[in-house]
Amino acid sequence: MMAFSGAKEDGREVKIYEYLDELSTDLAEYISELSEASVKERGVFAIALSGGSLISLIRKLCEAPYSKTVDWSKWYIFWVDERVVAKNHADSNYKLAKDGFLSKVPIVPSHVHSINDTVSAEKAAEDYEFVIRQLVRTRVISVSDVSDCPKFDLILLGMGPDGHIASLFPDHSILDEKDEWVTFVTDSPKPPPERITFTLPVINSASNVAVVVTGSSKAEAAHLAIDDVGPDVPSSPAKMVQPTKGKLIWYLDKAAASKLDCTKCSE
Ligand SMILES: O=C1O[C@H](COP(=O)(O)O)[C@@H](O)[C@H](O)[C@H]1O
Repeated sequence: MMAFSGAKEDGREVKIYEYLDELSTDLAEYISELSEASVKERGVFAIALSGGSLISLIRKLCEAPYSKTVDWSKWYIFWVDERVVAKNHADSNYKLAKDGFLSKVPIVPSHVHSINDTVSAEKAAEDYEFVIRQLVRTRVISVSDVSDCPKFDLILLGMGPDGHIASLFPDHSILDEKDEWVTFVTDSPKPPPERITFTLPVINSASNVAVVVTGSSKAEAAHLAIDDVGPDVPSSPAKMVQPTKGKLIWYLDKAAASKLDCTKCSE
């Protein structure tokens, strides 16, 4: 049973689960419902994945009923962030998703848009933005109503214990990036150092964003990102996830939610 589900005053939803299995089941249901709605409305579903713990948490999508009911042929896959390593490297977010998810469902190989792993981080970011621009032009990816940004149907994020999302780390200058859709870092505090990442304007232009967070090591970062903690606190990239028009849902297990001030949520 879900331990808690509530909405904050600004419309964000926070869902807290006693067991990881329930979280995974609900997450699979949520993703399949969004996929169905998007395919109905636009004929396609453009989803951007993160790496890390998220991939094992979407594992239920590979099982019945979703393995059969989801219209996989309409899915287009992107990465919110990627480490600039070879696709078969243990640190590759592509490899993680391929092994744990993509190889288990019938997604069309040409719909899987991973980065160019043979060039520098700067060039990989530039190339990836170019690919996304082409797909915005053909409306495989929708476009924001309020800017020229791509509007992904769903962006799935994880969060690190330091509050980083995608490869946007606390106090890093790329948190201020307003013009680029995809940018790069060569000094990531979490290895490997070279990465590409969607920028905040792209993340915040999505129709739907889900931040999926588990484990007690992330409890403090979840509290800083979700609760109203005032200005004098450490920088939190996760708190900067504020979709302009889209919907934001936090999926947490009890350990990650253990420091939340849930009295400010209405059930
Ligand atoms: O380095 C990364 O970390 C975050 C968080 O990972 P997690 O294992 O703590 O969930 C992840 O979302 C991101 O995609 C990845 O590149």
